[in-house]
Amino acid sequence: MDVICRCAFGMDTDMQNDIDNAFLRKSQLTVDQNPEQLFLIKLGNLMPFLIPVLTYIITGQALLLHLFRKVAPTWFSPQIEELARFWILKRVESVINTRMSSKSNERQNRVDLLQLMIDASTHDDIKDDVNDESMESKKLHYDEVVTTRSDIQDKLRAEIDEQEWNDENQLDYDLVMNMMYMDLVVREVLRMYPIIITSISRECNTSTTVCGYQIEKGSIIQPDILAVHYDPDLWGPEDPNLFLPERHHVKRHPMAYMPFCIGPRNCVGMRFALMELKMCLTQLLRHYTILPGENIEEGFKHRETLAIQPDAIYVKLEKR
Ligand code: HEM
Repeated sequence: MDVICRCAFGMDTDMQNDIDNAFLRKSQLTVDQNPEQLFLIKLGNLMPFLIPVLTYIITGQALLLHLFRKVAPTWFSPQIEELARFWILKRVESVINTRMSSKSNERQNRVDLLQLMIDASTHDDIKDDVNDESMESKKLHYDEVVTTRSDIQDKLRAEIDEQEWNDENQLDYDLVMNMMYMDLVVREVLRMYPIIITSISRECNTSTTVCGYQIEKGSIIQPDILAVHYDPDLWGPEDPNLFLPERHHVKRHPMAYMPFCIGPRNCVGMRFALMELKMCLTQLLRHYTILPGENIEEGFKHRETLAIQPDAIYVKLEKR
């Protein structure tokens, strides 16, 4: 979270050392959707033309609260907390405003994602053409803006230990990205637990027929990522329910694997996320052994809402 806040939003936070950090608390709340909101979000994915109305419903309650708070601050502030999403947005907006108002030479030393997006949205070539509809769409807007398998663990740790660590034992991009077995393991984790499974949709721009199904232009299509990732025809001959990193040695159908989805609007943070995951796992396994904890037989408890969220993972860590 600290890394994302720094790189994506240009904000310095210290959640790692402070579990009561306001950003951490508010971020937790944003992913903790209530069932009504979740229903509205899923509906919006299927019927994008409803998004303005649904947004109005979801934000309506926040605006009402905001209004009440303004009118009678002493009544409402203590009892009702500001909606998490708006709290975070407000802070991001203030960073954006500060950046926008600072002189370009002062901004040049910022190399984070936020600055790249601000630069893209304020680039002169784009600004000059804002009246041109085709160019308008190019402008970026704010709102766009394992049970413990010891064999696998040992193999992974052996690969980590045999790396050429520098004197300070520091991790770097090349080191983690060159670990082949690590790559297979992370791929397999994301095949079995693709994290984002329901909120991906595309609009069909040409009427077509796929496997005998007529799909009309304008239809909304949602891939069933779990069905694709567990399809024996795509992932066999070994049982797709087994965790087998080596299966990624075999060349598969280009659409068989989509944890970050596919196409020009796929996950913009994919490389960043993979690097973070690998760095985190490398550090963890260098210093600890992951062992089954009490209740391990209960498995990996998780909820599948908009993203797969872990509720409980029964493992313990032993210092090496
Ligand atoms: C393992 C971690 C992650 C997974 C599995 C994941 C997965 C996804 C998926 C499936 C999408 C939808 C893409 C589509 O509709 O085609 C997406 C979009 C996106 N992701 Fe990620 N993501 C991850 C981490 C990150 C990180 C770390 C960042 C930012 C640093 C990020 C930023 C974004 C953004 C901005 C979009 C929207 C892209 C667009 O609409 O053009 N993601 N992600």
